[in-house]
Amino acid sequence: MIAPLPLPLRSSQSPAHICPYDQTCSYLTQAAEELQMDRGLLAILSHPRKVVTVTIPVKLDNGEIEVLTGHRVQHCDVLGPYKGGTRYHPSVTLQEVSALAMLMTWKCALLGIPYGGAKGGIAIDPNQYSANELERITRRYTSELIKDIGPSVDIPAPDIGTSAREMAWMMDTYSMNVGHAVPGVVTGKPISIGGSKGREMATGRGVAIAIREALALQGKTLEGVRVVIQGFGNVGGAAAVLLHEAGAKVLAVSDVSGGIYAEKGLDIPALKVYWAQNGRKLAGYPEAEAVSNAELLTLPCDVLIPAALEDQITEENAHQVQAQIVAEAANGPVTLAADLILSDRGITVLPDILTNAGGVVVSYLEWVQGLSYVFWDEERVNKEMEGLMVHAFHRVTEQAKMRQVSLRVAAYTLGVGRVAQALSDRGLYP
Ligand SMILES: NC(=O)C1=CN([C@@H]2O[C@H](COP(=O)(O)OP(=O)(O)OC[C@H]3O[C@@H](n4cnc5c(N)ncnc54)[C@H](OP(=O)(O)O)[C@@H]3O)[C@@H](O)[C@H]2O)C=CC1
Ligand SMILES: O=C(O)CCC(=O)C(=O)O
Repeated sequence: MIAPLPLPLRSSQSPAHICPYDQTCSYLTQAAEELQMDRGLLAILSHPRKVVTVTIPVKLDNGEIEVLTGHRVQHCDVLGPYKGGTRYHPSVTLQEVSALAMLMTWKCALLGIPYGGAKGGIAIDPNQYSANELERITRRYTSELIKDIGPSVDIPAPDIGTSAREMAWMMDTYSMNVGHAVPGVVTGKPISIGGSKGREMATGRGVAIAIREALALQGKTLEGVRVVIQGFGNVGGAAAVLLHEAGAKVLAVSDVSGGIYAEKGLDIPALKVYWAQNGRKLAGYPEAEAVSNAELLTLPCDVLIPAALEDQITEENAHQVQAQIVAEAANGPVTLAADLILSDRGITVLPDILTNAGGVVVSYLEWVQGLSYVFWDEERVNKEMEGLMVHAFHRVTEQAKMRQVSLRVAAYTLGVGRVAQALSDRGLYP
């Protein structure tokens, strides 16, 4: 099911078509080499600690029964409770969820927040189900995981295809099962039940901060910078709004059906209104021309932001990317092969575990507020998140310089190094 310890991949080998889990393990192996880590320790970190697969029988609105499969993979809890999103998307597999769980471990460690890494998911297209069906699916999935989640065990959050609504159902189901309200079992929940101000925009805000810091290193600001964004959901939509507000020119955005492009820049506030009134779809927006998702990735721009799925920039299209910076707002949008091509072409890749960490940072702040029963205003939440993001960004760039490695390997080295140190200090490994 999960591959054993992977071989380190080198640019001389063909890393095409390598699965997401092996891809993540490959970066782990590179970090382990940088850290001269013991092979036994690497073997421990290459495997998830716990893999849970559950069967979710659901009665559909038409009375038929459908049986779904859900997963929750807990990679490592050495630094604290497992933490990570819950994805509803047809592409969900155990292997994908395992890769995403491992990414969460390095992301939390890199940002210095006291969590381990986990991820969950169900292979469904949520658009094909009614809200009532989704509620039944979410509640059954949560009930099946009842012994594996909890505010000091494993804390789910939104990811692709889920939002505050699903988190509220999860929180309610967990609370009913244990007999009292437990808001801390999930983050990204509605503010009315203990959610944090700023969480909805947090991942996009963090993406904008990472890009701003990267531009600053080149002596530039966001003013007038040409941006292209794949995905207009929780992350891509928020990044578009915030980058537009900061003076960047958002040339193109997309959803699953394709993209829209305006050379002079899109009026993002007007587009947001259109999108909301158009069933949360971009198609047909009058002030722009249609482009495919494939075309969008190769448009001329300064910053390309893949904010949808993994494996979007591959060895097939990496040569055509026309940006100076690729900011990975999604998890794993650039394949291993593409990463090498972009690097050879001198394109800066801001790695996912740094770039999209604003979401989990504000999830952590939400959890802290909930545990202390004190809730902050949005300004404070944003300021705390920005502080952690900027600090992590500069640690990564300094590490890259010191070790003469890519920003990704530097980020992994910092995250993996922190987990390895904790493992060793806890005596879990001699
Ligand atoms: N939510 C969060 O806080 C965090 C999310 N992430 C990562 O960010 C990425 C996006 O997540 P999020 O914004 O929450 O998810 P959403 O479900 O809110 O949005 C996903 C967006 O991607 C679009 N999309 C889906 N499939 C495709 C496709 N094949 N090609 C192009 N676009 C597509 C969707 O279009 P449509 O609406 O038409 O389906 C939608 O616009 C994921 O990789 C996630 O893991 C990372 C950190 C935190
Ligand atoms: O907010 C969280 O806890 C998790 C966010 C997430 O799933 C991610 O960063 O990929």
